Amino acid sequence: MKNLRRYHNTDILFKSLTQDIKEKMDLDLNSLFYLAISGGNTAVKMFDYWINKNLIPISWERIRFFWVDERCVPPNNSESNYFQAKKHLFEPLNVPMEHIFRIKGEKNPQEEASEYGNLINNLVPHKNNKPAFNTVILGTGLDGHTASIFPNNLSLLTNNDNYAVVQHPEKPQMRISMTGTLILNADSIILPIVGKEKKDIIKRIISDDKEDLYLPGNYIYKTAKNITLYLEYI
Ligand SMILES: O=C1O[C@H](COP(=O)(O)O)[C@@H](O)[C@H](O)[C@H]1O
Repeated sequence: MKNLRRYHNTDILFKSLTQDIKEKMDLDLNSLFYLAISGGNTAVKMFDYWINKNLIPISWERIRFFWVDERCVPPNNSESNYFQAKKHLFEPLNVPMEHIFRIKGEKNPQEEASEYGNLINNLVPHKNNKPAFNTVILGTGLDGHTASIFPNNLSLLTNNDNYAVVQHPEKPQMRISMTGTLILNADSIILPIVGKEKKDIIKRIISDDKEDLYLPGNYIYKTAKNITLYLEYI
């Protein structure tokens, strides 16, 4: 199912997203919940909401945390998606290290993309002969990138590997990103888009204009069978 939900306030948006995650977790109370998280400002806002404002009871101990993408920097670098999650979510919640499966941004990117893809193959339950996360939480940048799939690197959308290496289009920074193929195999995809500055990109992500169909966020939205967009400022 494709859902578009609109909110006037970030807290209400995150409350609704959290309630949806809880409902998905409640579908099978006896199994682990395989969750892939993103980085960036939206993820940090969501973590801060969970720590400081959330009242919905989430069984954090059932969640196994993985990443949608990582910047190729050491884990103590403020650019690291793992570092931000550790600071804003795992430390406050006391999440055991055994529940956290980070992408090692300090390692050789090609080797790590392949090793992390293998790790996911071994740990995450399969559907369609591929790992299928219970939920993948994406983000999107002002340029319409999602995960670390940028508009100049569309081959990552259909790449059959689980993870691939990509260079940021404007910086020398390398990234490791989940491919579109793995994202689309998830049971559910969640995409929160918050902040006034994202107003225009929201329109392009849901638009049917030919030129927007080549935006990674638009492709994922149009191709996914089970995706919910949580939108502010539309
Ligand atoms: O670089 C990244 O950007 C996107 C969007 O981040 P935001 O700061 O605009 O919320 C994020 O989803 C991705 O994980 C991250 O590496």
